[in-house]
Amino acid sequence: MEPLILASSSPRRKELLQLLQIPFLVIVSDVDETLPNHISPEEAVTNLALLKASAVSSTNPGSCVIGADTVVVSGSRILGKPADRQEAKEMLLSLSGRKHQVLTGVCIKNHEKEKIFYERTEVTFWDLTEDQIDSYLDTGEPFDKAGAYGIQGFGSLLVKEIHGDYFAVVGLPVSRLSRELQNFL
Ligand SMILES: Cc1cn([C@H]2C[C@H](O)[C@@H](COP(=O)(O)OP(=O)(O)OP(=O)(O)O)O2)c(=O)[nH]c1=O
Repeated sequence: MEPLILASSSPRRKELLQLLQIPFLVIVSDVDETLPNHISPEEAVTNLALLKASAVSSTNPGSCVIGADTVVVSGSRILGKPADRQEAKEMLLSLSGRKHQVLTGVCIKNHEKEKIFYERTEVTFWDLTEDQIDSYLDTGEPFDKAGAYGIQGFGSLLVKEIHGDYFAVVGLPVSRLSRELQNFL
């Protein structure tokens, strides 16, 4: 079997991929994640997953590379990682008391083919007071996460309901990925 590489700097993705019980290396790509205007969220996560996998695949042509990208979609807005506390607060205020979607795109790629897919999970937040949002921001958790929250951490307390794959919200739909990998290899 080709060596497996996870093209991600995310400790969550590394931990989740370990659930598959296949050996792999982590090699981080340096990809510009700026999204073009008017791109759909589905295109955004699949394009970025492909970009991340391709960057690592080009220097490791004998390997099978996995790239992934997660965004939060609230109404017509695509929320990535907040730039600062102010933006994180705005994101959380906009998610309060509402349903949003989390999209995670995944790309599996080797030198001759690629498989790209995405998972969509619907998440509903409780109504949040400004005080609740401020104390959540104080945990420091929001800043490296799409939509400014982590469902796996203190952010779990913000979530009223979830429909779909929990692990896709955390950053990697492991169960689907395991099946796609079996078909790919
Ligand atoms: C919504 C949500 C996102 N996230 C994380 C998953 C992703 O790591 C991050 C979204 O940013 P991404 O750009 O998808 O990933 P990343 O920059 O962390 O890692 P890399 O590009 O190197 O693979 O948000 C959570 O951990 N929990 C959550 O509940």
